[in-house]
Amino acid sequence: MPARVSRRPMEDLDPISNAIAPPQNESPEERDIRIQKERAAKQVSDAIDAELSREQAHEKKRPKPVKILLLGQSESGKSTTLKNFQLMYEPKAFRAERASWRAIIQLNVVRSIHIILDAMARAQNTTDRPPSARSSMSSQDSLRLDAELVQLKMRLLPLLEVEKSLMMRLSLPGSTEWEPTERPLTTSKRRQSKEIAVNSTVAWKAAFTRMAEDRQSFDTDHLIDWDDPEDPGVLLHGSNDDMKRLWAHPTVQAILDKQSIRLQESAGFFLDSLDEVTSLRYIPTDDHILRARLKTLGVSEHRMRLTDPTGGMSRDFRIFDVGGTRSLRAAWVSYFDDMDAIIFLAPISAFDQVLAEEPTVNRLADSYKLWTSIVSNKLLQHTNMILFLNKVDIMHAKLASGIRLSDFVDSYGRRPNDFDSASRYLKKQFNSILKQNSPVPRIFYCHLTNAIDTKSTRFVLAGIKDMLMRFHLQESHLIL
Ligand SMILES: Nc1nc2c(ncn2[C@@H]2O[C@H](COP(=O)(O)OP(=O)(O)OP(=O)(O)O)[C@@H](O)[C@H]2O)c(=O)[nH]1
Ligand SMILES: [Mg+2]
Repeated sequence: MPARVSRRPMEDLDPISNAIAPPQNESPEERDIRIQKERAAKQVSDAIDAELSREQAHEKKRPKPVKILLLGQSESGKSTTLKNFQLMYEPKAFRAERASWRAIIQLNVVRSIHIILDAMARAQNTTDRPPSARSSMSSQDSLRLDAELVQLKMRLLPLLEVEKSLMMRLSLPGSTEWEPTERPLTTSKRRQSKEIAVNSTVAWKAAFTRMAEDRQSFDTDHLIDWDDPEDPGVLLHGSNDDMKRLWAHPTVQAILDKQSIRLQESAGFFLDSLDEVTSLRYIPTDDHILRARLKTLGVSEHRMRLTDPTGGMSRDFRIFDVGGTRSLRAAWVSYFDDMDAIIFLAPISAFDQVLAEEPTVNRLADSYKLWTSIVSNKLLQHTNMILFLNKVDIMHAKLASGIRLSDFVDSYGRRPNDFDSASRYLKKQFNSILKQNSPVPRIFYCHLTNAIDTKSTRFVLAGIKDMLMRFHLQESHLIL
């Protein structure tokens, strides 16, 4: 006997079927109306589907953005290179941030004064000790401060409060951190001091720019709140003469020299531009913004649309800027996938310095090691490599002042201590590391750069942009 199939009552259907099932006891008229409505709804739904697939097809055709990752040790010039890109391709947006950079430059100035005052205190401490105690200490630091210097020191002490308040203002929750770092000094001497480091590029800038609704226009003049009682501009202006006298004082120069502190070469140095930087209603120039120092903590992505001047073709570019301190390098790897090019910065002038975070490690040796690990990384074996042997201006000055490369790099041997020989030698070293670690041939360019010189950097970056655009187009099979 066949099994009896009973019709399941509606309530037994699953909830979705239940919800879309036709009503029970529907009359023929109601059924016709329902079917008409369902047809109309389907037409709308089909039209939406068609629009979605058209958009998806268009999205697929749209070329992928060109991605560039900036790598290199801390203070190698990554963020400065990014600033150059922004200045070239988004000058309006770059200049709209002048108000924020003004605060960083003020902080850089005060920090340099802080370093000098600390050096003076060390010199004074050593001099004030009895000769027996002095000889067991770094007696070479001792130098007596004359009455003028003691007065200058007293008058400049309030600037340390300005430094504190600027740092507090920058330290928006989650955007910045106080980083205890050391000055990048020679291998033999190091000094502890604090540097502000920034996590998010957006939040800290907002702290120094007037709210959008307050803006009369996008002129920098309107973006700076000149009446802000917390603005250190007036105090800095009033201290200008004292700062200049301090910096020019022969005893101060001797103290810095004895303690191997070379402020002129250090990041965020503005003591030779005090008249400009401390003028009332000071607005930073492009050049000053490039020289301003603000350490990067996290990874920040910058998007810009660049045009190929010959073909008129536009491409989206994404540039990733990372923090270069040793403890931050592990985070780089997650960005290795899918990069079109790496711009690796090696500051060649740092051959006689040690890492701030690891005082036993020579900075040039660290750059070699880092470069080796980048070029040998499997994820990057097809990635175009662009090497910037950066800070050539400091390298020139250093070699000319008599500091010998061979005293820090044994293998340099008896080669001449001039810029051409030294840079040629270093170029060869980096090149051979790349060759030894590149099983698959890849595009490699090496440039000697000065990232604070906008003119020469503009030229190099334009070449890189054009090369990447062409390469990217070929990759996308848009041209052959
Ligand atoms: N003289 C000179 N200074 C440079 C050059 N490139 C960068 N600088 C300065 O060096 C300092 C450090 O540069 P940044 O771009 O902040 O270094 P970074 O690689 O981003 O450092 P992190 O964010 O700590 O990883 C800044 O004050 C720059 O103005 C250069 O070629 N010559
Ligand atoms: Mg940086």
